[in-house]
Amino acid sequence: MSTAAVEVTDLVKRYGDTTAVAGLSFTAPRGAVTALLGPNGAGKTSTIEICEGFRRADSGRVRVLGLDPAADGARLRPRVGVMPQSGGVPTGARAGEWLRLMGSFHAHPVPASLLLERLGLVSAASTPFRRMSGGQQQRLSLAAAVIGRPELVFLDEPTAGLDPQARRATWDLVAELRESGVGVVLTTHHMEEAERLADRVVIIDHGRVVADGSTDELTDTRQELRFESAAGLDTASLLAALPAATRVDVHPCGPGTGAGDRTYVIETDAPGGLGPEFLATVTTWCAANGVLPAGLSVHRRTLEDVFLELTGRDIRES
Ligand SMILES: Nc1ncnc2c1ncn2[C@@H]1O[C@H](COP(=O)(O)OP(=O)(O)OP(=O)(O)O)[C@@H](O)[C@H]1O
Repeated sequence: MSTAAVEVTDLVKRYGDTTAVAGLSFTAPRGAVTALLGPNGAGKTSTIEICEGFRRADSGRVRVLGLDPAADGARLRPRVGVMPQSGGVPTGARAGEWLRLMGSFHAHPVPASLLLERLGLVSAASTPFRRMSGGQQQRLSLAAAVIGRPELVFLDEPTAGLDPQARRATWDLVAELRESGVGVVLTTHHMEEAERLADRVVIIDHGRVVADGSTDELTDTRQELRFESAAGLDTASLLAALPAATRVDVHPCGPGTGAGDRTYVIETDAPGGLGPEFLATVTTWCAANGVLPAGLSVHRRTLEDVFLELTGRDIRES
């Protein structure tokens, strides 16, 4: 028996002239949370829908719990829960009825009443899907995905549009699924969510995997030094003061700090790395150049830093 919950190898999916998935490979383990991250249009939903058996691949190999979702749908359906991005619930369906119906397709469903309570849907139990708030619709779709006690769940942007309370309830549920040995494959645009939940992160761009590993592996142990200041600092002179193999990146920073409108990010591969001497060189250079390095800090890169580095800062039009 394959140990992976999902194995995708060289997957290709085209829509007319658009190649949405361009030779994508990744593995999602059982009993773990795998997060697929990527900018809009990267190919996440296409990939997940092929794994769910909702779409056909043009080429490549997909195995879900060791089976081919294109051919073994009937065997997979009782074992796999799906929360589609579109909700997947008929507009007239009422929450309670819908969950009971979904539960009736499974041998040992979670009681619908328990899920309604757990996900804050008791007061909406008799409301038709189209009249529910966006957050209620999301939660009902999540409840329907897990009611059959699946071995594996696919959650496509499970917390998009949820308020902080509902997001936390969703995170708790995902953590519990994982604790009980369920494999979870989710997509998200929230890096904090991926950092918090995922054992494994797969970053996708233009239909290909550009990074794959645990959050720790992706953010590695490399640190960076940041400070805020006005635009136009002489970074060439700063670099000249620092050891070779050092880089300075300059990004616009958020409003309201009063410190200037640029964040300066310094990384180094020099032996000794970002140690006390390196820091002293930076502050000495700042003093000599009349620069107050506001918010000067040494910190580890976040998943968002890595994500933006790999996928760029430009807005995607798709
Ligand atoms: N049914 C379709 N017909 C034509 N093009 C499609 C179809 N579905 C997706 N695409 C295109 O395929 C590409 C990948 O889309 P996909 O939805 O898989 O990306 P995504 O990473 O899930 O994006 P998002 O984060 O915005 O949900 C996009 O360019 C999209 O416009």
